[in-house]
Amino acid sequence: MLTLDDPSLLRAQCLVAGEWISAERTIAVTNPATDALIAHVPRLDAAATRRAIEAAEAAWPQWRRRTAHERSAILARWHALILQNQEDLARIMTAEQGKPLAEARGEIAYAASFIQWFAEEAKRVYGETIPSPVASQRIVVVREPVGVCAAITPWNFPAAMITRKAGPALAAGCTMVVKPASQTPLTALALAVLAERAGVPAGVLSVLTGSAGDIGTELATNPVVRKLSFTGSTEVGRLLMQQTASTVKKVSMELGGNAPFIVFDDADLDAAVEGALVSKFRNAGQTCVCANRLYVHEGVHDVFAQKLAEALRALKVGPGDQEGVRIGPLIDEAAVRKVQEHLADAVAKGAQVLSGGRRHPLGGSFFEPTVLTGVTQAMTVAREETFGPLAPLFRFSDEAEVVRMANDTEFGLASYFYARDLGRVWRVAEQLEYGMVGVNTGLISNEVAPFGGVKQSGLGREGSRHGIEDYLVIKYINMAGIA
Ligand SMILES: NC(=O)C1=CN([C@@H]2O[C@H](COP(=O)(O)OP(=O)(O)OC[C@H]3O[C@@H](n4cnc5c(N)ncnc54)[C@H](OP(=O)(O)O)[C@@H]3O)[C@@H](O)[C@H]2O)C=CC1
Ligand SMILES: O=C(O)[C@H](O)CS(=O)(=O)O
Repeated sequence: MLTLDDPSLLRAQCLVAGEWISAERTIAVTNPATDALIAHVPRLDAAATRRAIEAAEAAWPQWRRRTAHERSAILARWHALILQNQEDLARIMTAEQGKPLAEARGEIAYAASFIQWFAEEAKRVYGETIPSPVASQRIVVVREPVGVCAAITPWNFPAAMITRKAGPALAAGCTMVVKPASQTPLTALALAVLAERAGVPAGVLSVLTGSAGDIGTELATNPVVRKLSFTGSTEVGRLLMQQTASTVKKVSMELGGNAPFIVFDDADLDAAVEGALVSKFRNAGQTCVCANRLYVHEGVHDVFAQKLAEALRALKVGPGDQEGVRIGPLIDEAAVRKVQEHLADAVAKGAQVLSGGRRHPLGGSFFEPTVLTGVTQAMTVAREETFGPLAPLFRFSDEAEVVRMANDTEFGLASYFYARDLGRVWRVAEQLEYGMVGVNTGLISNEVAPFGGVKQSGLGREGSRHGIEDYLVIKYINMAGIA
C-alpha cells in the first residue's frame, strides 16, 4: 500500500490545458516488485493531445512576455516544492518503477537540480551586437523561445527525464506538452501537481498519459509544435525523427547506449570495482549510460573479476521499499527475457558465469546481479544494450586494441575507463568516440555538464549551459537608416 504524507500527490488524472481530466479508457499502473495495482491513469488520444497543444499555443505569448526573472522565480518555487515533497515523490517512483528508495530519493534531488539550474540559466539568455559593415546600419542578435515544445520520456528515470526537458523549456519562455512512459506516469503527474502549485500558468505545461502511437504521432506531426525532445530507445527515436521531419521541427534525441568500461593494468582496482558497481548496477542496470561491456587488462583481470563478484554478493536484491535493498526488480518480464537472451547467447559461445546468472528466488522480474567472464566481441552482449544487471567481462592486452573494440559500435553515449598514467588518460579520452567519458569514475550525470551522445545515441545536449540552446532560436535584427 502506497502511503504518502500528501495523498493529493498521487494524481490519477492528466493535466490538459490547465484542467485535470479523467477518461473512460484507462491504463493500469502496477508495482513491478509485486504486480499490485497502484492506479489507473487516463488513456488519452490524439484529440486530447490537440487540446493540450492548442492550450500551449494560447498560453505561449503571455508566458514568453514574462521577464526571465518572473519565470525564474516560478521555477525556483517548483524546485523548492519538489524538494519539500521529496519523500512522497520517491515513494511514488519506487512503487511504479521499482528502484530502491535511496536511489529514488537521489533521482528526485537530481531532477530538482535541473529546475534550479535552469531557473538561473533563464536569466542568462544573452544576445549580441555585431559591428556593422555599413555605417548607417546596426546589427543586433537576440535569442528567443522556439515556441510550443513536446517531450516524450522513458520509464527508467520518471522524474529527471521530465525536468531535464521542462526546466530549460519553461526557462527559455516555451510551453510544453509531456507524454511520460505508460509504466511510470505517476511521478510525472505528481511533478505537474507541484508545477501548478508553484504558479506555472494554465496551458504552459500539460502532462498526458495514453497511447504512445496516438499521442506521439500528434506531437511529432502537429505543425504548432516547433520542438520535440525524446529520451528512449534508438528505434523509437528514429521513428520520431522521421515523423518530425514533415514539419521541420527542432529535435533533441537521448537514445540508446552501449558503454565500454575499460580497466587498464595501472588502474586503482578497488576504485574500478566501486565504479563498475555504480555504472553497471545503478537502477538494476536500467540506464542508458550503464557500462554494457567491461574490458579488463589481462594483467589484472582475475583479481578484478573476483573483487567484483565478491562485491555483488553483498548487494541485497528485493523490493525497492525494503531497507538496505540495492537491486530492485526489472521493469517487466520483457526486460528479464532480454537479460536471459544475452546471457544464454554468451554462454553458448563460450562465456562462463562467475556470479549470479539466474532469476532471483524472489521470482517475478527480480534477477541476480551477474558477472560473466570469457566474453568476446562475437557475442550479442557486445553489440546490443542489455539494460539489466549483467556485467560481461572481456580480456584485452593492448591499449590500441581495446580502444578499437570500445569504439566498435553504432552507439556513442557514455564511456568509462580507469587508468593513472597521464599520457594514457589523455590518449584514451581523446580517442573514445562517445559524447561523455568518465575517467576513474562510474557516475558522470549531473545538471551542470552537457549530457548526450554521438553517432546513433542521439542529438543535442541536456543540462549545462548548453541545455537551453535547444529551446531557443536566433533572430538577427538589422536597423538601417541611422545617420
Ligand atoms: N539516452 C538516454 O538518455 C536514454 C535512453 N533510453 C533507451 O530507451 C530504451 C529503454 O527505455 P524505454 O522507455 O523502453 O524506451 P521506449 O523508446 O520504448 O519508450 C520511451 C518513450 O517513448 C514512447 N514511445 C514508444 N513508442 C512510441 C511511438 N511509436 N511514438 C511515440 N512515442 C513512443 C514510450 O511510450 P509508452 O511508455 O507509452 O510505450 C515512452 O514514453 C533503452 O534502449 C535505453 O537505452 C532510455 C532512457 C534514457
Ligand atoms: O535515462 C537515463 O538512463 C538517464 O539519462 C541516466 S542518468 O542521467 O541518470 O545518468
